Amino acid sequence: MLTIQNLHKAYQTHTVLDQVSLELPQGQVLAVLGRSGCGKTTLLKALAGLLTLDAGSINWAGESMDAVPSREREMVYLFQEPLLFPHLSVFENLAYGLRVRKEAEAQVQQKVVQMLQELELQEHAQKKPSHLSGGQRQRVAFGRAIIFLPRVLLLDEPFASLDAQSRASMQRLFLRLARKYNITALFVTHEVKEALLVGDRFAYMAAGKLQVYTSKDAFIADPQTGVRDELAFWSALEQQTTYQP
Ligand SMILES: Nc1ncnc2c1ncn2[C@@H]1O[C@H](COP(=O)(O)OP(=O)(O)OP(=O)(O)O)[C@@H](O)[C@H]1O
Repeated sequence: MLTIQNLHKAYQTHTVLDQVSLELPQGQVLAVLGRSGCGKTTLLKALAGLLTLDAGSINWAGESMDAVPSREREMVYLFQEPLLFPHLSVFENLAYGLRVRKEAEAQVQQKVVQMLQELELQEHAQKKPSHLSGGQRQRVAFGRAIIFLPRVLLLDEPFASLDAQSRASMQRLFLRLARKYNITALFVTHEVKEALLVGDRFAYMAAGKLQVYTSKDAFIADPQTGVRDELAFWSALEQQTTYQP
């Protein structure tokens, strides 16, 4: 269980995280919907240990993460733009985290080959990142983040730069692998449909405050999320465009 209590962060007089609390059971995905500038990235970076908080605590399985440095925290932040090692092949990018952890070579080989299959990137294993498409690069970054089974995966608009088709295929891939590897994740998105698709639980962030809902229905029903309006819009559009002979 990930337990976050009363996180607070301000830049001068500007409060960016305002008493943020949540509990997320292991293996669940929390979809966090919010507009630009509401503090979503700050929340994820705080969890990853990439910035210092003014107050609050972060616990994993009852253990405090507050004094644990970022590289030992195993709460991995996945950037919107995939950050890969440009001089390493896809295979070596995937193997990197396992090699740092000094896993036996046979295990590294076996895990990377399996991950290449999961990502459908077998034929690209020896390519450098610059020879991949944006969607393929994002898949490598995703695979590299989950291959060593981090405690929590922190996804910051991970598919925002992809075209609609690649985005849909990444969403399906994320859902399949999240279930298979029992991934605990915070998935931040601007997109209502994406939030509904990937989340087991739902939250809405505005002006540094995080509202966590007790159910999907409660998330949809809250007018501030804009979910109901957007669903109504798509439904109206569908009715308008339905072909009637
Ligand atoms: N280092 C910093 N110094 C001062 N203000 C900052 C700093 N980092 C972020 N902010 C401010 O904090 C607020 C929240 O930023 P954050 O990056 O968390 O937003 P966000 O919700 O992720 O937005 P977006 O969706 O546009 O990425 C913004 O108003 C931003 O300008």
